[in-house]
Amino acid sequence: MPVSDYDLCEAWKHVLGLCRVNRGDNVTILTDRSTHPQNLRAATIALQSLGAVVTRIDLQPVDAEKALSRDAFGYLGTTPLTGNEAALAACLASDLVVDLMVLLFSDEQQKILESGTRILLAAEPPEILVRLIPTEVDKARVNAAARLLEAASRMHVTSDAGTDVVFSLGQYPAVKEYGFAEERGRWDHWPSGFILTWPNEGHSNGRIVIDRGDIVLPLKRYATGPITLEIKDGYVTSISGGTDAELLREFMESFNDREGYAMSHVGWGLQDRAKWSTLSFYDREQTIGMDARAFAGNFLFSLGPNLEVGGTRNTACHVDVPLRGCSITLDGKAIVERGIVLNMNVEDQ
Ligand SMILES: O=c1ccc(O)c[nH]1
Repeated sequence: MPVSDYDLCEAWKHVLGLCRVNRGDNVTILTDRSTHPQNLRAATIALQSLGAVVTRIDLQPVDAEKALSRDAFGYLGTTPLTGNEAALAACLASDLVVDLMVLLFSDEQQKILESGTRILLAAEPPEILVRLIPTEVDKARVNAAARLLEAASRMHVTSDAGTDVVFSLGQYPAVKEYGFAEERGRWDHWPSGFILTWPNEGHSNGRIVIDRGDIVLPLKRYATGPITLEIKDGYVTSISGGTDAELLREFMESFNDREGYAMSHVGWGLQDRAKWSTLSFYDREQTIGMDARAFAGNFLFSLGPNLEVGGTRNTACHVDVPLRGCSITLDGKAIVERGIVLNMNVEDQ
């Protein structure tokens, strides 16, 4: 259902408060043609009501001649900030950047974060933002999961559909997505509510079966039949199945880049308010699919870049696939059982 301007402003004030926006803070809002106008209006009003000094920079789209879709995650790497020294300077001079256009997986995003500027990404439509508004409870759950993940050296994922894959861990930190950026140099995505990390480079081996009903992003399709990925030494070596597999293969082949077949992040969903079915209620271009990435109990794996954790793999090809019904263990300890998140000791901070 649509959201009133008042309710959306209140939601933005809540989240920007969690981002610790203070009176006098410099905040730059980045927009492009995909930006939802009501989000821009609400974010601007909310920021000014908190006393922030607001700058809005509207950026021109790029890569139209290369991308197969208009989805923000359909072609990564270069962004409208690439080579835009004026806009980058404004971001570097800001305490917070509100990204309404998706900088994710870009060198520019890393430069901005390394300067100490915080980034809050928010590219979903207003009603999804309001339904999945982040809370301190979300943060506590994600932090508890991060403690488990960062202490682990081995993730084993299995499913009745045939997934049986092992990831060695430890080379990279956990990335916590709970929906607000409150610490210096931190990035987060509203909406979210999931935990992820990258496997040690070259140490992912086994098979992943994308089962009927699992979602393939950015294709935004519910698979109608199994897609089997063989993974060896950190790379997908084969993709087999029916039409869905052919579509995924063609999408990935279009980048002509072996690095697009590398394992990217792995983790699991923790957001009870996010739903696997949400994508079925939207036209594909109305959403970037964050319910799919965040629904509690998913096993979310992805292929392609590793810039977010200091890697150098900046391939433009990025695939996110949240699977249902998987079981995840960390060093033999059950964390998710057939798509159900087992209790975590959230209390101890
Ligand atoms: O929030 C996000 C969105 C996409 C992605 O691949 C990771 N995290």
